[in-house]
Amino acid sequence: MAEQQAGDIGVVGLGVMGHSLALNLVRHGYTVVGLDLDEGKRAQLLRVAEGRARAVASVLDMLQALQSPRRILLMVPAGAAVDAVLAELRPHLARGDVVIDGGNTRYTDTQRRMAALSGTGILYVGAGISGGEQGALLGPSIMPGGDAQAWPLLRPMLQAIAAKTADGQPCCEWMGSGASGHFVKMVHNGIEYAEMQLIGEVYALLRGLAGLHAREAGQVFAKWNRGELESYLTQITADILHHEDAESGQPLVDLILDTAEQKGTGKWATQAALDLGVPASTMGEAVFARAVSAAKPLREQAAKLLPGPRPDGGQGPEWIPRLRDALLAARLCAYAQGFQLLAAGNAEYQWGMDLVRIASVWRAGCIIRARVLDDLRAALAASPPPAHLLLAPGLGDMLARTQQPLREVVAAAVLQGTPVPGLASALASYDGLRTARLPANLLAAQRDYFGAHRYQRVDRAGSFHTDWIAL
Ligand SMILES: NC(=O)C1=CN([C@@H]2O[C@H](COP(=O)(O)OP(=O)(O)OC[C@H]3O[C@@H](n4cnc5c(N)ncnc54)[C@H](OP(=O)(O)O)[C@@H]3O)[C@@H](O)[C@H]2O)C=CC1
Ligand SMILES: O=C(CO)[C@H](O)[C@H](O)COP(=O)(O)O
Repeated sequence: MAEQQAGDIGVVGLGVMGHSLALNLVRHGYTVVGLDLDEGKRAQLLRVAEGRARAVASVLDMLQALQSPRRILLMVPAGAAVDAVLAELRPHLARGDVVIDGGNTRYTDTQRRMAALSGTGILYVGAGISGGEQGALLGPSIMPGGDAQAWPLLRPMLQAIAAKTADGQPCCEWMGSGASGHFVKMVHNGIEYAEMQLIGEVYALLRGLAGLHAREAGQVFAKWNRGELESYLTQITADILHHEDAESGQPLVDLILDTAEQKGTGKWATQAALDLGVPASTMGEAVFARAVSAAKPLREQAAKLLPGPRPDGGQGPEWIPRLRDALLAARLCAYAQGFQLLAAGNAEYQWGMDLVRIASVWRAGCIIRARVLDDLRAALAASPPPAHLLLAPGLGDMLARTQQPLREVVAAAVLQGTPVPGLASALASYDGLRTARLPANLLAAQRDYFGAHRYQRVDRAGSFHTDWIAL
């Protein structure tokens, strides 16, 4: 970058995501001023950006190097680090400057920070960014929301670096006001958790029910990825299952400890679903399944003590088509739960979100990109939109075809003792939706029995209480 040329954007935090986004911006002709306290990370940016970026070690140096109004992208860990950087920036910012938090921030933190900046004229944007290191470098999905005045200042830049769909649309659109951008990314990650859990369970059944070797299971996922199940997560699963450990020649997946960590976004999505009364059970089960996975010593102890059947892989490859259909049915249920959560968040906070736009920006660049998103997007765009995604004609047809295999797969897994909380919860959410009369009548009676909470009747209007004990 020429010595005197003012920077177009500052990037705070040159870690995995900040470094890659900075290079993506440089590749699209923007001048970047990167800030990191680590000299090595600054040097790495300068080396790779080949003179088209500047690297600084202080907020003041960054702000002085930027053109006005200043655009500053925070790519630091969510939580205290964002507050720390904002506290440093705040005294030096002017009206019209734009701060974008591009991390996986909890949306309630974004609401708090926006409230603190309200009236200052500083424009605050919470932008979900998905795609991991490669996506950030080559084209992520970007979900910005917040102060709408910031959008014209960000739009050309963010849409330039975003992924493009097959029809050339950038996977970056304005999500709405307030913390909508971070809410959308949180739900994205909730779906990501659900989808990873579903794939994990189907993988376990390909091995423990159909009796396949890891590499054979990888071939099955690769084949599925050429059809309706095409998705980024299906594709990387195939790649992972083909990978052999260089030393032992064994499938690397067999040598990886079976504990999955989590940073919080799936939990927050589930908490939001609980708060908003949305039955996002498959997301929730995915979070709980990671907690079960983390209790490895306890599971090893219990494996020796608790009776039950054990999978032996003896039922053969004829299960493969049913497993494919089961994964498709459960995937549709999980995405439908996610969109129901988005609709509930939007209704609660009045962010002005557009579900079709959200489905559009998830079509490329992000971790949950999948062929079914085209169907979901078409369903959401219908006029009038369906009361629930699973009621949309196109999706209903897919479910009509795949719900029975999902049922058979869940039954087989239960009978052979393979835990399938994701698949089973997806099926339960489907059956719950299509059950016109649930046993909640009995629950209502129980509540009235022990707490005089009253109930409604099917045969007349009003609220009723029965003196159950006297009866
Ligand atoms: N990794 C991924 O695949 C994805 C990550 N995200 C989100 O993006 C954000 C960044 O993630 P990622 O790049 O992976 O994280 P990294 O840990 O790789 O990078 C974070 C950077 O922030 C810097 N930093 C930390 N605290 C401060 C501070 N107080 N002031 C200034 N700089 C600070 C760190 O500096 P140093 O360590 O040198 O002190 C580091 O360079 C997170 O919110 C994450 O959840 C979103 C999508 C995908
Ligand atoms: O946002 C992401 C992908 O979309 C990040 O990779 C995130 O870290 C994933 O969540 P977790 O670490 O909890 O699995």
